Amino acid sequence: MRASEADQERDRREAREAGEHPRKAAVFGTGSWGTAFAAVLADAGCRVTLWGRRPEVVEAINTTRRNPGYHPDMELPAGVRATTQAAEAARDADFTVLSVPSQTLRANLESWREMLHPGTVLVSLMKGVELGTAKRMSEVVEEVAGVPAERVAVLTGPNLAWEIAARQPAAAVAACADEEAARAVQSACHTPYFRPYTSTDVVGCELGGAVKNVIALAVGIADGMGLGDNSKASLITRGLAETTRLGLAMGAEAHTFAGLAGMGDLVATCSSPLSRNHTFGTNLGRGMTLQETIAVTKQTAEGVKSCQSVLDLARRHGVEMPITQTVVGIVHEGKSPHVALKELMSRSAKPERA
Ligand SMILES: NC(=O)c1ccc[n+]([C@@H]2O[C@H](COP(=O)([O-])OP(=O)(O)OC[C@H]3O[C@@H](n4cnc5c(N)ncnc54)[C@H](O)[C@@H]3O)[C@@H](O)[C@H]2O)c1
Ligand SMILES: O=P(O)(O)OC[C@H](O)CO
Repeated sequence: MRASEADQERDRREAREAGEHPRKAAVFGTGSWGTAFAAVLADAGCRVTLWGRRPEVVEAINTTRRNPGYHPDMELPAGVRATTQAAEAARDADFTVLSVPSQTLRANLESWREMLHPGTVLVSLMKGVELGTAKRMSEVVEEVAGVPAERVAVLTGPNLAWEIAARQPAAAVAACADEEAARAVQSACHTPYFRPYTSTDVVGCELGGAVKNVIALAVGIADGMGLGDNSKASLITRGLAETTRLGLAMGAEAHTFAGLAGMGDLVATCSSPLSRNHTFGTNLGRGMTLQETIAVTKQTAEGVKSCQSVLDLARRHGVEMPITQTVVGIVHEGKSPHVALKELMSRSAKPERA
């Protein structure tokens, strides 16, 4: 047993001996990340109830300990059970973890809000920005659930669900305006393979997660067009520059973008064939139409919709985001990747700065 495992086992034993109950987490969403993160929480010692809308998925999880559609090879720990009943999932939950597609959060949470356990910390795993309102997920949570920012946390970072499900080592950030709540989330999901840090920069952490999906679409498009590593590195670096520019205009801290929620997640997503956003972009770059690409995409690629709300945010804050604008042009305005690339490269020359 490694030192940290031994420490954690000792903490759990001491908690049991002190008569403390294991923490309870409700995870809403039995997709790729909701399922993998439920396993992380259980591995960290939480009792976990997963809410899923599809009875056959819930049934499979409870009877086979597997989620065949998303993680056929991962056996879920005994501490995870599933239900289709939101009230049952939410009951007594110290942590209420939200992992549905960003654009569905508002409607879902409206139907769950009466069931939330008083005092629960709501944790968003989502990496999108709401269309129309341009609100970040934590803002939607505060508004719909009617809870203060001090009880809304965000968990983000370079966390491709399949790698986490295989218990490969990774780090993350648990961010909340209230440092103590961030530490509680950190402790609830800290395992020998999953190492969360804390932050109070919720704005920066959420923007890092949402905008990297847009940049991953751009990098995927470049890959699909057959472009090489110089092009990719340029998109990643200038993508981080425009993310940071937006973040600073919105009150985020610069160092967040150099950390796990910024650079870390950007690099993982832009370089991995496991990334749905990267793959979506690659298909577009290879010449598939938007409709063809949507048809072959079985999971949520948040950047496809959120590129529009990120651009909306950029305009509201008077920030230039040329890569995001290019992605919106290709994905939503029918611009050919070749024309869009030419336009991106022919922008006026300027000094390098964030
Ligand atoms: N998969 C990853 O590697 C990963 C890692 C970190 C963060 N995230 C983020 O987590 C969030 C969830 O992603 P995911 O990978 O689990 O997506 P997914 O597509 O794998 O799963 C989405 C889940 O939501 C359900 N769903 C779809 N529409 C719904 C609706 N209208 N109401 C209720 N449920 C609905 C689906 O049935 C599925 O269970 C996204 O914001 C994503 O950016 C994903
Ligand atoms: O598969 P993607 O593109 O949604 O990316 C997954 C995670 O956000 C990586 O951290």
